[in-house]
Amino acid sequence: MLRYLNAGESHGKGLMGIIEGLPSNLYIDIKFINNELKRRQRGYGRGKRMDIEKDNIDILAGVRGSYTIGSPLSLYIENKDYENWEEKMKSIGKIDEEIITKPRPGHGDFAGAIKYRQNDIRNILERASARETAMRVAVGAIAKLILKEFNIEVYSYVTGIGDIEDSKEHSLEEIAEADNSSIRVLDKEMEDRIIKKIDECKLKGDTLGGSFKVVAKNIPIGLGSYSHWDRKLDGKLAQGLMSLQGIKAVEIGEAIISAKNFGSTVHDQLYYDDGYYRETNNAGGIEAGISNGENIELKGYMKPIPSLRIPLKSIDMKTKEEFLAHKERADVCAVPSASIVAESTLAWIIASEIIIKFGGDSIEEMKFNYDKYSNYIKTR
Ligand SMILES: Cc1cc2nc3c(=O)[nH]c(=O)nc-3n(C[C@H](O)[C@H](O)[C@H](O)COP(=O)(O)O)c2cc1C
Ligand SMILES: C=C(O[C@@H]1CC(C(=O)O)=C[C@@H](OP(=O)(O)O)[C@H]1O)C(=O)O
Repeated sequence: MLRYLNAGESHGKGLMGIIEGLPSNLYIDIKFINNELKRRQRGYGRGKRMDIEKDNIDILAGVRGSYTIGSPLSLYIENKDYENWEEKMKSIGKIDEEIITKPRPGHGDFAGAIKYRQNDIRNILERASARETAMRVAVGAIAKLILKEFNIEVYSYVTGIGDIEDSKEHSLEEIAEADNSSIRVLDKEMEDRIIKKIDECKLKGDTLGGSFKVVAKNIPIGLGSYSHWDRKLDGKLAQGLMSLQGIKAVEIGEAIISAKNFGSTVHDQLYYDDGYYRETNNAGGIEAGISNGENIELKGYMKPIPSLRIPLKSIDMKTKEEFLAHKERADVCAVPSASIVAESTLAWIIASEIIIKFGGDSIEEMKFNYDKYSNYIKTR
C-alpha cells in the first residue's frame, strides 16, 4: 500500500512530506520533480506570492544514488516567503493588532476558528491554504515516475475560466500542448479573452473560478473494485479531486450530459478486432468502480478565490460587529495551477492502485506481475 502525509504552514519554514510503500529501484528524477513544481507555479492570474517562491525539492531520506531502496521517502520544499514572515509566525496570536478576527466568506476562517478554538484566524488560514499543494505535486511527480515504468501518462488542460468555456473534444496530442498556454487552454483566441477577463476582474478587486479536464492513458483493465464502497476507483478519484482547495464538483467522463440522455446513446458499446475496443468513452474509463482500459477522464470545477481585494460582508468575531472581511494577499484565479495539482492527484491514485493490483516490493517484481497480467488479458 502506498501512502503519504504532508505538513507545513503556508508562511512557515517549509513543507514536509513522507511517502511510504514505494517500490525499491525506482529512479527518482529530481529534474522532472522540479519541473512539475514549476508547472504548478505558472498560470496567468496568480498573485505576488508566486514571484517569491522558487519551489525546489530536497530529498532527505529513502534514496541512494538516485534510486529508492525500499525505505520511506522524506521530502522538503522551502518557503522562500518565510523570511518575510518569520517574526509574525513566531509571535502568532500574541501581537494584538495583528490578530485576524474578520473571517473571509468562502475560506476556512469562520468554521476553523470555532472548531479549533482559535482567536487568531491566521492559525486557520495557514494550513487551510493551498500552499500545501506544492508538496502534493512533488508526491504526485514521484507517482508519475512509477506510472512511466508502465507507459501511463497523465495530461490536463483548462476547460473554462468564469463564463468562457471550451466544450470542444480534443485529442491527447492537442491536450499535451496545454503547457504552451499561460492559462493552459488549447485555443489562442480563448486565451486572449480569458486574459482580458482576468485583468478586468483584478481591476474590480474580484476573483474567478473555472474548470479543467484531467486524462490518463494506457490504464490497465482492473484497477479498483465494485466489491465494496471504499474500493471503487471512481469514488477514490472523486475524493482525491474534491480534497483540493476550491474544487466543488467532479465529473467522471460525460456524466452530466449522460444524465440527460437515453441509455442507448450513453453506454460505450464493445467491439472486437484482434482485441477489445470501444468507439466512445462516455464512462470516462471506469465501470462499476473498475478501470475498463479506456482513458480515465475527469473534470474538476473550481469556485472563485475567496480572498477579495474589495471584501465581502463579515462579522468581527471579537466584537460581533458588522465589518468587511479581512484582506489577504491573493490570487485572482488559480485554475491552471489546480489542473496541475489534479494531474498529481490522479497520478497518485493510479500509482496506488497499480501497487495494490500488481504488488511487488521492487519495480522489477511489479513489472513481472504486470507483464504476466497483460499476457493473460490477450487470451481473454
Ligand atoms: C493553487 C491554488 C491557489 C489558491 N489561492 C488562493 C488565494 O490566493 N486566496 C484564497 O483565498 N484562496 C485561494 N485558493 C482557494 C482556497 O485555498 C480555498 O478556497 C479555501 O482553502 C477553502 O476551501 P474550499 O474552497 O475547498 O472550501 C487557492 C486554491 C488553489 C488550488
Ligand atoms: C502559496 C501558494 O498559494 C497560496 C494559496 C492561498 C490560499 O488561501 O489557498 C493564498 C495565497 O497565499 P499568500 O497570501 O501567501 O499569497 C496563495 O499564494 C502556492 O500555491 O504555493
